[in-house]
Amino acid sequence: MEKVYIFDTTLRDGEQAPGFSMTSEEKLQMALQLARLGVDVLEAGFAAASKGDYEAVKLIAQEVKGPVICSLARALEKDIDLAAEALAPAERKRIHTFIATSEIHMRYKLRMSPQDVLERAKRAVSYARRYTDDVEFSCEDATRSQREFLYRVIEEAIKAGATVINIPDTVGYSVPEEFAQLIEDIRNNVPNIDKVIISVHCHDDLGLAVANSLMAVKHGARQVECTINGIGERAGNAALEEVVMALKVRKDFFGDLYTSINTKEIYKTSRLLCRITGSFVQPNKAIVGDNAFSHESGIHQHGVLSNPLTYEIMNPEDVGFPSSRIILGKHSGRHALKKKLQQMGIEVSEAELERIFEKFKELADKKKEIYDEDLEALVYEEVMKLPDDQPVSVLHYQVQTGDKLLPTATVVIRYMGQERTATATGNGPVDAVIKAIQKALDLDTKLLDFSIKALTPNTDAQAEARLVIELDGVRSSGRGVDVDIIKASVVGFVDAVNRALLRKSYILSKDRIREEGTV
Ligand SMILES: CC(=O)SCCNC(=O)CCNC(=O)[C@H](O)C(C)(C)COP(=O)(O)OP(=O)(O)OC[C@H]1O[C@@H](n2cnc3c(N)ncnc32)[C@H](O)[C@@H]1OP(=O)(O)O
Ligand SMILES: CC(C)C(=O)C(=O)O
Repeated sequence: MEKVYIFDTTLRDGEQAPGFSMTSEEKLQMALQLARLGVDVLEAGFAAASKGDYEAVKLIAQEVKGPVICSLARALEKDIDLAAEALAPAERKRIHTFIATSEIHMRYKLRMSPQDVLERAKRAVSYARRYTDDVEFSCEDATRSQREFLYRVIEEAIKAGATVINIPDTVGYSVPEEFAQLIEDIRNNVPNIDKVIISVHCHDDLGLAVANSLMAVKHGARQVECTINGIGERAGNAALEEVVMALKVRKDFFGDLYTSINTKEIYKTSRLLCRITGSFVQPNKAIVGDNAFSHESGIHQHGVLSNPLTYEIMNPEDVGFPSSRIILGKHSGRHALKKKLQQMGIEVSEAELERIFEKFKELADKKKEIYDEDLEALVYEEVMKLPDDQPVSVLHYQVQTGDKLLPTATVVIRYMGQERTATATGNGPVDAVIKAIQKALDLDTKLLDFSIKALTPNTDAQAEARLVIELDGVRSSGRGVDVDIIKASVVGFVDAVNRALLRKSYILSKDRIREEGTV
């Protein structure tokens, strides 16, 4: 049996996608779950990118036990110093340094000659080795690099002390057969390549990230860099859940390879990321999408009832997908609620359960049946909400609308401890109320995306509003849920604004928010 190491980069490359940035606390929450999932290496960030990223890497290095904690660093001593400093508290640490090796990147981006890039790569690796004996080197844009030069850079990086050599398909340009051949060629042409682990890092610009990663594994790569739900720069990275389950389900094809991932934690991890980022996967997403194990058509249903294997190539429970149905309503108690949450992949403390239970009973008095989506919304509100002393809160709002009325909203908000009132009109009641809040805030908030949907198919359903905003160049998403669509929109908008303000100010923990009072 040979192990394939899973290097998770949800918190670094994943976070590079617009709308996916997370606060340090959210990153820590995610990192703790990734450790429970069993990832081998957790790339916690890029310490030199910002004070916030540095602090997040440090916090994760302090708090998260199990995986090797890693930070990315350019091939620059100052980046490597910051990575090492942030990683210092980790039990096991890795510095991941990189430089581009393709002609186009060297000429136009780095403005360096190939010889200079080679020297820089050597220096960066040996410099990083002063801090740790676990150093990964990546040749950015490897798939568009000139072969002989690529071999040479890898050879020198190994001589300088790299222990993992990563081959990124940075722009998602490669196709599976070609990528497999590249791995073969590197194995056959680079001296001492067998002394290091070959890693791959594939992007999904052509929808081939997972296929390329798997073919690389088939041809000798033993580390795969991937992200939960496949998030990442542009079209994203290889989805961890897809890579891991393909290796597990298709042992007949891949041979005796295994990963240390506890697959039963996959669904829970995916949903946690969705709740944190406010960005949900499409229903038909492999492994973790709502429809991944659903059967709608009669012939399929008949087949599955006779034998699930007729239409299911894996057991939903193997990825922690909730399967059995407990119907929750106003007569349900804490045991059923807790069981249901566990089936949905949500672990809560006793204190959190109490808070959710109270809200659940309130909702159950208004609704006949509480669906999974309702519960998920409650958890988001109660467990994942921002600290109480948020920069912005809505104290009161009033909206007038009707078929012969211009929708008009008046809001009273508190911002930085100060009460402000504003009135605005809009194309509809939601437009009016959001405009009134924007006016009262007097900040540069742009609404980039807005959607509202009923969580369940009834007129008493809760409405879920999802918004993406940009505040002074910082993107963030927010979510609000209520039986009243205007309130859901108000809550979602204010949630997005508070998250943007927190990110913008690098406020790192609830304690610091309390110390500083406001942002
Ligand atoms: C393929 C990838 O995913 S790589 C990782 C991408 N992730 C990120 O870029 C997120 C974090 N990045 C950042 O926060 C910023 O880019 C910083 C803080 C790292 C640098 O910011 P700035 O100093 O303002 O530089 P800027 O981003 O504009 O340009 C990048 C600089 O790094 C240089 N550079 C790029 N890659 C490397 C590298 N691997 N090694 C050394 N230098 C590099 C560029 O040539 C450019 O140098 P220049 O400023 O001398 O022209
Ligand atoms: C830094 C490297 C690994 C990267 O993210 C890429 O090339 O996409």
